[in-house]
Amino acid sequence: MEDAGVGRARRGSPALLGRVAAFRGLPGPRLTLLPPLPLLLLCGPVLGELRAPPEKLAVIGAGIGGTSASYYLRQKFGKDVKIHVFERGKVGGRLATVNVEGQDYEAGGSVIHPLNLHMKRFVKELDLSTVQSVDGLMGIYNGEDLVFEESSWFIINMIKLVWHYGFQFLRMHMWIEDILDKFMRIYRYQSHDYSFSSVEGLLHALGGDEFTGMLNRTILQSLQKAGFSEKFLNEIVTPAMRVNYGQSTSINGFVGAVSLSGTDSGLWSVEGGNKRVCEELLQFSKALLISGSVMHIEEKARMTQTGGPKKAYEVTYKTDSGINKDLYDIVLVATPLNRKMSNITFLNFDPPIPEFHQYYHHLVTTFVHGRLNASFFGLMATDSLHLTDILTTDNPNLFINSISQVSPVKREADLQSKPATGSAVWKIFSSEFLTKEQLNLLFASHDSVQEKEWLAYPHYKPPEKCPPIILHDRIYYLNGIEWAASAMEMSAIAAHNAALLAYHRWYGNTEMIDQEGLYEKLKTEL
Ligand SMILES: Cc1cc2nc3c(=O)[nH]c(=O)nc-3n(C[C@H](O)[C@H](O)[C@H](O)COP(=O)(O)OP(=O)(O)OC[C@H]3O[C@@H](n4cnc5c(N)ncnc54)[C@H](O)[C@@H]3O)c2cc1C
Ligand SMILES: CC(C)=CCC/C(C)=C/CC/C(C)=C/CSC[C@H](N)C(=O)O
Repeated sequence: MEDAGVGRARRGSPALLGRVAAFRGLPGPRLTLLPPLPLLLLCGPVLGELRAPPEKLAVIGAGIGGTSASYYLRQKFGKDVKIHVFERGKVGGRLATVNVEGQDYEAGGSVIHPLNLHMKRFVKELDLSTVQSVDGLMGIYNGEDLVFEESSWFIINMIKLVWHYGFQFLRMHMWIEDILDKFMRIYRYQSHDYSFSSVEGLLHALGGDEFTGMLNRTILQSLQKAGFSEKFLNEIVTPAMRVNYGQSTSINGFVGAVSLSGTDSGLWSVEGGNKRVCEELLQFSKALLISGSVMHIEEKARMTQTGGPKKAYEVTYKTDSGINKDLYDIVLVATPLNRKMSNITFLNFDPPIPEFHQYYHHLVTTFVHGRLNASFFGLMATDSLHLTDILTTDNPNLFINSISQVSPVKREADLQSKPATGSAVWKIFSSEFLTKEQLNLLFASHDSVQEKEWLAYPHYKPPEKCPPIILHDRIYYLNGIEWAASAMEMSAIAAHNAALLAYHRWYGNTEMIDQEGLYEKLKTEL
């Protein structure tokens, strides 16, 4: 990420691993060259393709998955195809801000990893500015005491870390680095236009049986097998799972690794809010946004101009002005398919498209402007609390997952210079709404309180079977990838994959789907 035009903000997540990278004298996360942008963004399919291009494509959902899908569909299918994006709520979906005393703060997806190359490409292409996360000071609270507190002195911190956990931080860093190295192969595959027809197939192409196996084990089992101590798992790994996914170390190993990579340094976000990426992607891809809720999808035969029958999908949707229908050649579903989150039915398909009863985790984000109560965290009431992020261990008596000081999404209002001990805006993750009594316990004093409720991400319970990508001949589902791991970049990867898959299946390019041995094949093609 270039430094020019980059602001800094408190992010509400501790850079546990980043500090270790610095300790090792490592440069932190590597910057891998993004493959050159395809030059054919607005061109049609290449010569020699016999089948006529599709006329109209539908994308359901204008979160990061749906909007990046419309970007990649435009890139692949060319300038003439009509792309309609349906959205029943706000563009951005789970990328959303809340307003606290006149400033906007990230309430959903907030931090982006420096090696998330799709997100990086988008901000560059869309000419958006980025904000670097400021590494604050992290503490771990077990419900009685702070079992670990960071110091602002680098050397003291390192001594503390080694004293408490030996060299396990270093080993953890190397473990994550190895997984990220393999994960990065997706960018090369996608830049060469390769696609996958299942999430498991995609993961296997990246890291073989090791990656698919991670879906069947908990992160706890993976790390225990790798020899990490109980203390390290309880005091470091568990809090990282709680702050990022609101769950315990019983989540699958792959999402666990993604969660740990979310404690790296160098995280960033988009100035003005991450949802800006979605808004701009929609414009850039010249898609038509339809503000309405898709109710059902049905396969229909329609007549072409030459008189022959052609199969299409009829999408029925509800807008403020009533119920409408339209026909599409290809449909991409970019929202979790369950009753609570999208409520889309597939009518008269034979065999029927299965219903997904997958449980999404309930999470509440509470924003409070106030001053923390040191005594709640086991300190003297008069002690000054210098921490900016307090994570928690697995204790049933605890009513919060984490509490972190945050900055507004607009750079000019950055609170960086404000001391952590004073009044600040704090973001709390909890599984339920906090009561007045609980807020009074957490804060010595506070004024405004804003809350937002989410069905945030899958409730992970390995062994995990990801839902299919191909729901029907030309209906594709993006959000199955969330069952491997839910993150902005994962949705963008799924979107690029679905656009490539839809394109290759439309034109019959079977050699571009589920190719075996891609890593070896592309290693020699520089
Ligand atoms: C609190 C929280 C914190 C997070 N933090 C991070 C983070 O720091 N970093 C990170 O990378 N990820 C984070 N995530 C995860 C990330 O936000 C999601 O993985 C990602 O935004 C999912 O995007 P999506 O487009 O796939 O789905 P969504 O954003 O859910 O988009 C789906 C869209 O479809 C619309 N829709 C649903 N049904 C219909 C219908 N019938 N008709 C029309 N429209 C419909 C919805 O309104 C929605 O806008 C976080 C998530 C939450 C909730
Ligand atoms: C997909 C890869 C390789 C990396 C993504 C790493 C990443 C940014 C993980 C974070 C995932 C997540 C769901 C975080 C939620 S909370 C984030 C933050 N702590 C906050 O306070 O909002």
